[in-house]
Amino acid sequence: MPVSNGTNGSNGATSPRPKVLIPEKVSPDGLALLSASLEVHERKGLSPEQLLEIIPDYDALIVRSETKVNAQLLNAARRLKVVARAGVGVDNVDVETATKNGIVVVNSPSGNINAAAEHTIALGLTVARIAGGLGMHLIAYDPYANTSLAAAASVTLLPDLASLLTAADFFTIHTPLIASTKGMISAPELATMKPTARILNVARGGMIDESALLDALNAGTIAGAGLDVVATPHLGASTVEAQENVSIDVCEQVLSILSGQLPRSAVNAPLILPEEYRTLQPFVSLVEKMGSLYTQHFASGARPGGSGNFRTTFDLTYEGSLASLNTTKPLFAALVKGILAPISSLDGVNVNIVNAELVAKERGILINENRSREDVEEKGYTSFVTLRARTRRASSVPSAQERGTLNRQQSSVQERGTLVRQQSSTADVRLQQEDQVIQGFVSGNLPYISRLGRFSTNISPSGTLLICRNFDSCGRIGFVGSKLGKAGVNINFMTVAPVDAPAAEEGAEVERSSEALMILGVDRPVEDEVVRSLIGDEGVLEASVVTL
Ligand SMILES: NC(=O)c1ccc[n+]([C@@H]2O[C@H](COP(=O)([O-])OP(=O)(O)OC[C@H]3O[C@@H](n4cnc5c(N)ncnc54)[C@H](O)[C@@H]3O)[C@@H](O)[C@H]2O)c1
Ligand SMILES: O=C(O)[C@H](O)COP(=O)(O)O
Repeated sequence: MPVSNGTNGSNGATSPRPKVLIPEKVSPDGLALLSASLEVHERKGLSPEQLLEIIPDYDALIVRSETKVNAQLLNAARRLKVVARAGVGVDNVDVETATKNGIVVVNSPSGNINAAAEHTIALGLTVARIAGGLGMHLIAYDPYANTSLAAAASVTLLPDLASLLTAADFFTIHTPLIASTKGMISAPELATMKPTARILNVARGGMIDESALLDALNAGTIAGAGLDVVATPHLGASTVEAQENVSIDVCEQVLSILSGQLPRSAVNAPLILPEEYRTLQPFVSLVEKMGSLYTQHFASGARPGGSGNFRTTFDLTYEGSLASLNTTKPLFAALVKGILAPISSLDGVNVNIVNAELVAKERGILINENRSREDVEEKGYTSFVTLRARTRRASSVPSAQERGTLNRQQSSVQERGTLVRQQSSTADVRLQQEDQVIQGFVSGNLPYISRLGRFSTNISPSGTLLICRNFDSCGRIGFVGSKLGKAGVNINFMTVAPVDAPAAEEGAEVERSSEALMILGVDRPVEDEVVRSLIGDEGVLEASVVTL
């Protein structure tokens, strides 16, 4: 699931239904959609301190422009999956911190814009009449505007703000309040405007330096101004229709996110088409399990290819229909989550499409996504995913920060891992250099693993698995079975994975090609002591326990 971890809370809390907090006046039309599946708490008039105190309980927060959703609030919001802004501007939300914490920020980009536009005209009407009515010639400056859309709306785009300022008779601002627009109209800009010009702002305070504007008005260097918030209360969006629109828009998105679906207007997540998302969904689960299997099986400190060798460079290759999708961000996120979840608390942060790239970067993990054109039909499935963990290239020396992160990750693996090996040998050294490969596919919406290391298999990655590498000779299965039986571990299923034919061709020595993997589904985690007792001449070469 890309945007939510689907749980109702990390503190073992009681509510079976996710909780949503609405500390401002939001139209009941949208809120009515929530009450069937969520606990809806409307709490107007909270102080920032009160909000901070109660926010850890909530899964969703719906605000307008008054609530300051700052870093302190977001960092305290341990369960929060979504901040929904019932309106357009998100300048009251610290989107960067939300992104870091994997919290989706959604808004309603068009729910109230008609009302705001009408309000602009209402404010400007008097001055517009004085200037001779509304038959205006429209000119604009917008560095990101689509020129053909502008032409279709009969708007002439000018190359810079300076040209617009000198040419405009009525100047109206419709930008978001962001670093590049803050104070964009101050004394120097006002000084270039016509003395007959009027300035309108129904967007946000902050874009115009209001004291410079007052000076210009008093000095008569511009003729007039109409400002929402100053001339009128902040009511550009306050029509019944606009409030219904934005409320329904964001409440629908809150429901989507809390049920693991994608929002349609996320400010900090990629836009993914619903049909693409449907194709991706079963692979999200597969790739997360592949990542988790990688860490638990391969990246143990006690195993050849493991100790001091938690790999951080991965190739993720998509074959078949997956290869033609526009975005595979949910798969990237699932891999980061899968790799890290077994070895890190992630400080309670949910890894998802919002923050996966940041989390990977912070931990020095590099994932190359590749799309293969190879025809997979002959393999009997429409899509395959291959995860390949590579050794670091000699040239890519980890930074001090990365080394710190890796050391912590490795020691964490050593503490938790139950992977054990029999003895060190030259074959071990070779294993340390080899790519570690996991391949999987989806059938009937369920994930399967078809290759693990050099071995070919067909297992469902779920529950607890004991994975043993052994010489493919008599007595090994009986040996393991009897040790587990004595330890009271029940075996649900068992399968033997032979060396994968292409892997053998890749040059495995004769000795190693006579090995196999014995994979047992067991009913409980196997104690380290029991795992160690499986290793030996009569038993297996190495063993790992993974829980998926
Ligand atoms: N008063 C109200 O009740 C009310 C209602 C709705 C929207 N708003 C506010 O109005 C503003 C615009 O809303 P919108 O829906 O039109 O947003 P929008 O995102 O559709 O349009 C913003 C435009 O600003 C342009 N832009 C960004 N940086 C710029 C820059 N440095 N110089 C010039 N142009 C730049 C963008 O390219 C974009 O076209 C927002 O601040 C929003 O919060 C206020
Ligand atoms: O950005 C917006 O949508 C408007 O400024 C409306 O803000 P409000 O919902 O707080 O009135």
